[in-house]
Amino acid sequence: MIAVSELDVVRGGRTVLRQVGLQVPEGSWTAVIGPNGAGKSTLLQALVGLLPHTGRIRLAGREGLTGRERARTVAYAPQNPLLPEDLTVLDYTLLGRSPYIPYLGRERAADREIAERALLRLDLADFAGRRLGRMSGGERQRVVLARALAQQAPVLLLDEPTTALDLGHQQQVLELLDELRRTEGLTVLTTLHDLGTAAQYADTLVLVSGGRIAACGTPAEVLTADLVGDHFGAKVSVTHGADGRPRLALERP
Ligand SMILES: Nc1ncnc2c1ncn2[C@@H]1O[C@H](COP(=O)(O)OP(=O)(O)OP(=O)(O)O)[C@@H](O)[C@H]1O
Repeated sequence: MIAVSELDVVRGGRTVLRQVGLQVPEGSWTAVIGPNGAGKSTLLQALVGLLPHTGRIRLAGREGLTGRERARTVAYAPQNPLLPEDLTVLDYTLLGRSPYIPYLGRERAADREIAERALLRLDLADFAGRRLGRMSGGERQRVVLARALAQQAPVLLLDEPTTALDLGHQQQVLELLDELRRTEGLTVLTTLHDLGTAAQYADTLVLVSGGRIAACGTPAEVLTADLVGDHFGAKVSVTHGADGRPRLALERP
């Protein structure tokens, strides 16, 4: 569903991604992990066409999509979006329907239903009329996810989708993404700082370090004490649950 080869991205005169290659199968969940400044957000921004790059990016088997085609293929939720304070939650969520609304046209009843359903799924139905400037950080993060879901694209690119969420809402969002992947075949690509969460939910982990892909494989293959030590400078112990997925615990150095 996503195929990247020989991707280079230069930011501020510096090559921050170098020769990145990546294959993300349809219906899978891939988590991009790595230390601060490694290039994770840059990778997502390049995939969604927000950054100039060299190399090849194919989405749903196609290269060089127009803006509208890309918006129907990939929904992207950035890590720190700038939100218009005066817009209501419902109107912001409806922006996810823009790729389907004709030029100079208005949204249809079906678009409103899709937006309202996305709000319901993210526990935001009671906030529909509230202005974004009057929402908490976690509520705003859920509204951004609601807009991405309302876009009904087959690929979701989510940059740290749960950082501002309390534990219950983190679990709700992660389970929702997993359900969408399993039942509707959505392809999910997220960056995740929480390695424990990445280990629990993703099929594949891509470890980005210093602008390169340092490791790629199942959570058990990538989350070894050695790799975590080498790339994050953290001392961890790793055990494995009955499902074979790794469980990490920080150890005092
Ligand atoms: N607008 C920018 N202009 C120049 N350099 C940038 C810009 N944004 C990011 N960078 C640099 O690009 C590199 C990769 O940044 P990026 O945001 O992709 O890292 P990240 O892995 O997502 O980090 P974090 O875990 O801290 O979110 C960093 O060295 C960063 O300083």
